[in-house]
Amino acid sequence: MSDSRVIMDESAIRRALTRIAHEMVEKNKGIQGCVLIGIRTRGIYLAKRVAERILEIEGHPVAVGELDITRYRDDRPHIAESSITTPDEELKLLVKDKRIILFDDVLYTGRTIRAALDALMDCGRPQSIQLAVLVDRGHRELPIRPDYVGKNVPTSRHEQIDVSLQEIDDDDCVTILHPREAEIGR
Ligand SMILES: O=P(O)(O)OC[C@H]1O[C@H](OP(=O)(O)OP(=O)(O)O)[C@H](O)[C@@H]1O
Ligand SMILES: O=c1cc[nH]c(=O)[nH]1
Repeated sequence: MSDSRVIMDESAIRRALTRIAHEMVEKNKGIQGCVLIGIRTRGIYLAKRVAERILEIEGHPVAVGELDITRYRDDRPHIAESSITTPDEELKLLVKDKRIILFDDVLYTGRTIRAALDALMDCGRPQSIQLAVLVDRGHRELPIRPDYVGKNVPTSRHEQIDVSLQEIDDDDCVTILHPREAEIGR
């Protein structure tokens, strides 16, 4: 059992993604040569939503791709081969010489992003890679820093951040779960 509290509701997520879209256009002086790549699963929907905002802001579309990092993880050595997808030709074409903006829902230790960087490099040689996350909860174990953050959420290691998105969870919200005192250290 744990206590939970909503820290971003639908409108907070919407505003954060709109701000991130503006920051991307500003930082890249437009969106020419940029490709948004979402890490499966929720990163994909975040990338698609920001691409929609960029279309509204800039008046032209930005390419969106999907990245499966399963085979690159350092914490799940015995993944079934059938659950692994190889980088497809489309992704290889998307990455080469482009300014990649990677998307994930939560940034914690940084190990998912480390795996994503390896996966991207296997697809080709991008010009550069930037990182966007909806929530940065701290506790990095690797030297990884996001360029765009929806919300910085100071957390303890015992807590958990859950991101729900309409596309797969039927709801837009970010929740922090606190274990009850008695459960910590069990
Ligand atoms: O910075 P890290 O310590 O790597 O943590 C962040 C990752 O953890 C979650 O994925 P998870 O591995 O739980 O898989 P899921 O997205 O399939 O739930 C989340 O979606 C991030 O990708
Ligand atoms: O709290 C956390 C940590 C890693 N990944 C999540 O989705 N939430």
